[in-house]
Amino acid sequence: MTLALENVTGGYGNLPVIKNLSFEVPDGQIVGLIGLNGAGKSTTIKHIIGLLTPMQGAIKIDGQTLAEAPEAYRQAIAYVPETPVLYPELTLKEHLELTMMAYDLDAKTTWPRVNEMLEQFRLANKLDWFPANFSKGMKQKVMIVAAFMTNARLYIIDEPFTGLDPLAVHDLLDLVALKKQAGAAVLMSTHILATAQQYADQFVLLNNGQVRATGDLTSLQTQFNLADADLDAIYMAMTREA
Ligand SMILES: Nc1ncnc2c1ncn2[C@@H]1O[C@H](COP(=O)(O)OP(=O)(O)OP(=O)(O)O)[C@@H](O)[C@H]1O
Repeated sequence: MTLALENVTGGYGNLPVIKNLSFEVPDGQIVGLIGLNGAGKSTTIKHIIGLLTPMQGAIKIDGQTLAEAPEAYRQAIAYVPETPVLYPELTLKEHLELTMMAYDLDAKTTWPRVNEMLEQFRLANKLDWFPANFSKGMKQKVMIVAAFMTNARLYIIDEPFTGLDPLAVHDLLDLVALKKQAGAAVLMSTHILATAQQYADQFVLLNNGQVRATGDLTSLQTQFNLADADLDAIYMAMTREA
């Protein structure tokens, strides 16, 4: 089991935003984290990557929390944030070298893989440019290349489809599929339900900071008593509940 959330309550200051969350992201599976604006998707991700500490409950990767095994926990995760985080004074090449250092990657064997991805995302001729000045989609691509060069066991991608052009979405989904085939776990938060339905093996539906339902599409159809419904119809049904 790669990632497990066990009764996690957390938020900012003393105010709980996510309440008693439990779900798992197994090896070799893509899990879609689905919810309305403000449902708590980004807050959940911030707890998983260790930017926030749970008030209650535990988050474990391979059975260990961040506090129990900080280095192993951090190295297991590659994260693509919703808003790209880039250093204004570093070139694209320097950003990629920094990631290699952070993940203890061997530069000689990693660069060929990185160059392939840079070609794919049409960034290969921009190694000496400063990504802080790139367009939003190009910045996102830098974060994707940095995340997918690693040998992480768990990929966390926050709203991957909103700033990317259709070609880049396609390329990203290809990368995700390769990591999944190699046995990695993937957690993807998104509003693009048709794509989520097509690619995710399981879903976690968040509503007001709580898990409303988890499972594959068939299981959600049963839980919402909506035979043959697509994810969009199930999502709409959830929004009408509260
Ligand atoms: N830094 C913060 N300080 C205090 N409250 C915050 C902070 N960030 C988010 N929140 C609150 O936490 C709740 C959940 O927000 P979160 O960003 O996790 O939602 P989300 O599901 O990712 O939404 P979206 O789809 O809009 O990105 C919201 O009520 C929001 O106001």
